Amino acid sequence: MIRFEEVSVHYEGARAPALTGVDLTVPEGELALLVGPSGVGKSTLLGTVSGLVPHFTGGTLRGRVTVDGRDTRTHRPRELADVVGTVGQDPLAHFVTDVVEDELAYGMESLGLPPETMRRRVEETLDLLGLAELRDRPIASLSGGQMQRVAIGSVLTPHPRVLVLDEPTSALDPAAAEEVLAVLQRLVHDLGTTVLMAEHRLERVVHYADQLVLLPGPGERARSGDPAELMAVSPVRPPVVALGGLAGWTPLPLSVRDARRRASGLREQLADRQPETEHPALGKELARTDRLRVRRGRRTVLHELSLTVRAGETVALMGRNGAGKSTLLRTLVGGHEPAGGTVRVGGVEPHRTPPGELLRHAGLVPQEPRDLLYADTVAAECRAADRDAGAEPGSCRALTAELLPDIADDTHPRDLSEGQRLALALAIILTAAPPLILLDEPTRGLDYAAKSRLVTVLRGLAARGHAVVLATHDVELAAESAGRVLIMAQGELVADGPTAEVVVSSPAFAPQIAKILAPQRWLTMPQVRAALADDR
Ligand SMILES: Nc1ncnc2c1ncn2[C@@H]1O[C@H](COP(=O)(O)OP(=O)(O)OP(=O)(O)O)[C@@H](O)[C@H]1O
Ligand SMILES: Nc1ncnc2c1ncn2[C@@H]1O[C@H](COP(=O)(O)OP(=O)(O)OP(=O)(O)O)[C@@H](O)[C@H]1O
Repeated sequence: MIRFEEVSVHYEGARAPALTGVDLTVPEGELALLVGPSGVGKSTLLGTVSGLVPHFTGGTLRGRVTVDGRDTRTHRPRELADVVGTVGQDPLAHFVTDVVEDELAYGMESLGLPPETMRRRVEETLDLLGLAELRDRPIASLSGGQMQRVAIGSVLTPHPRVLVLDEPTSALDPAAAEEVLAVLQRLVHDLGTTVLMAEHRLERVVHYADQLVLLPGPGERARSGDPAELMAVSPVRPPVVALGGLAGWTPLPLSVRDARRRASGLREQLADRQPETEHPALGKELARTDRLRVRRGRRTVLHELSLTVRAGETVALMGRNGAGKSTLLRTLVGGHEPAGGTVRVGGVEPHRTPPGELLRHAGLVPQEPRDLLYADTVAAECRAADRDAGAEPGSCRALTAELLPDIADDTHPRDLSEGQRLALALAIILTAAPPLILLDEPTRGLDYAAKSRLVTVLRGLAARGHAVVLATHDVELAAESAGRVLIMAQGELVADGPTAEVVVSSPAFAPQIAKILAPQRWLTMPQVRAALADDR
């Protein structure tokens, strides 16, 4: 259904091609999963299927990509729209209408489907993606995850024969991600839809894949094949695969269920050990809300929320899409005025404090990192960040490179890959290093290695007396980085406690290692690795 013949892409002005020597086939009715490190060219490869590369991005495409026999270089994206549905990494870039329901119908309208069919499919999709309550809402008023659901829904309604999805679950809560993947699998199995999908959170998707396409590193040839076999050589691996590798299981397990069946020996080996948990010494109070109430539009989205964050702690803020996580973080940096109750950050009221002064107390990396970037090049962005923070020249650049190597100085931030752009935004706030560091979903586009380097940087900051609050759906990141987890539901706090206590008991928020080794209380690969190393 999709065929690549010796495909390479070279963006204008770039030193090296973004993609080289891709030669592979995705047969009809298969789900192919595209994996590889941040910035390796996954979005570029997907773009060649929908025709966005090179028609909209510029650059030179060599070789040939065909979808259902149509050459994507001679067919413009519009001429492929009846076959290919695409969701990119940025849902905002995708929307053509203003209201949820209209957006779901738009693709079908442009293909001229009969009104009854359109009506039925809109209703189906609203239910399938949990959007029924939001049908009349302006898209601009949705949370990040709600937007991502609308973007996915709008490509499903025309029933395209090929779906091209770039990190489609990056903003979804764990339950929503499972639901979306189950829907995709049903399309593949029942309708013979062909899916090509890039994703970093392999723990969510790898067990759904019929075929894995691996881009191992910049300039290296793509490989494709059986998921378990390719995982053995892949530089990116979910915890379940990493655990299987450590324990020497073959074939490697891809799902928690596979791994649980094999884990009894490992459980015995670990039985008389305890995970090492750090108990950071907590310092002074850096932020406090007291019965905080925040309204957006006509809705109250935070209710009577009381919370204290102290120096030295790392807190993960979790909860369903639309629970109010981003609203809480933005309120802490003065983005929303409370409708009731109080909020204090470093002793000041954020909404009454000028931004420059507030940055001495708290800084936020927003869910859309682009909102933080203004300059024309990575280098200029970093120089400005050093200057604003009064930091040693070169600090921001060094931090960027520490999170993700191989980012070119002269690239325009707009042209960075998703993970590269996030690394830059993180580096800017981490350079300023205010006492309270707030990160909203800080892993989109980041590979496992980059995430674990981020965790190391955050640990260092917490040890030096900063506090970190991260809103995230990434249960693996929460388990690795946070000592305390807060769970929000409908604008209220419903759980607050040490990470192990809060997440282990929850089917939605437990990381893979916890599920595999339960009832033992291991959470992460580093913990298990350390315990086994002690044995030797
Ligand atoms: N329009 C463009 N012009 C110049 N360079 C670009 C452009 N788009 C992407 N690049 C570069 O091409 C490389 C591959 O980017 P791409 O977005 O395909 O990576 P990716 O594997 O999807 O990354 P991520 O996992 O972070 O989403 C990156 O180094 C990026 O900076
Ligand atoms: N202008 C508005 N009018 C009405 N409702 C709004 C408006 N802006 C946001 N909301 C709603 O407020 C709720 C909280 O949104 P918020 O972005 O804080 O959620 P979140 O927990 O960060 O979600 P996600 O996990 O999807 O990012 C959502 O239900 C959202 O639809």
